[in-house]
Amino acid sequence: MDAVVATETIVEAKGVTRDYPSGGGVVHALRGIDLKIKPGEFVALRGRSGSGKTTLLNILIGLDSPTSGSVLILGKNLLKMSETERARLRRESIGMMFQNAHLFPSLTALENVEIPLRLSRMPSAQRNRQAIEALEQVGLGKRAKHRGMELSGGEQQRVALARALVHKPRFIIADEPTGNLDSLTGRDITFLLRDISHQGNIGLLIATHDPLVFNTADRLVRIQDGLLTEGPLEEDHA
Ligand SMILES: Nc1ncnc2c1ncn2[C@@H]1O[C@H](COP(=O)(O)OP(=O)(O)OP(=O)(O)O)[C@@H](O)[C@H]1O
Repeated sequence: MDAVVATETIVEAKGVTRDYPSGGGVVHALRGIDLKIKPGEFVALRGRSGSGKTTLLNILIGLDSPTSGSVLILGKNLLKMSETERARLRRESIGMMFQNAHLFPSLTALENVEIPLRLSRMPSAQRNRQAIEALEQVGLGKRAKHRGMELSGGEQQRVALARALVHKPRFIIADEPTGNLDSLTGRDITFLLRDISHQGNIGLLIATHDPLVFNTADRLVRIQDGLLTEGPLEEDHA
């Protein structure tokens, strides 16, 4: 059994706080977050604008550090790693998606998906094989040679998902991945993310305002005033 499965937890945040200095005072953006995500678990994160979602996502992937508390990814404490080690962990074990696909419009779908593998200097034959496999996983095998600018918004988001998957990550983090899509296309992407997470045993955390995403997720966590609560609230205006 590999070390990843043995940990049984993809992400574990304990007592995470994050303070920002602001105008001579302090903003307590996160006030003690505890969160665990298991392999194959799809968790939706919901919260009003300014509630701390982006701050939390950045801390969970080691792009920002908590003021106090700890974050373990695949059993490794992010705070005890060097910046180089954190960058390597992100490159090898974490896939990221955003509201915009951020493709290079003049590169083909395949070339866009290959970018992370180029950065890790993978030999071209293997790179090509893995990128095609990732495009097939998102149903875009036949669009591999199309340029980014020739693809629809939904197809571009699928390419972004293929790019997030191409390294075979254990954890995918997505910030409003359906935010720019019409509802039908958003549904396709949501179901695809869910199936990929469940079938590939990948931990998935999506920050979202999209009701379909939080109704599809295995678990809904809600961030309010820098604290997490689990499940839907009676009165929910987020
Ligand atoms: N670099 C910073 N310096 C000072 N305050 C910050 C900084 N980044 C975030 N904040 C504050 O921390 C709080 C949480 O911000 P954050 O961006 O995490 O919220 P969010 O839930 O992602 O919002 P949105 O949905 O609008 O993206 C807000 O009050 C914000 O103003």
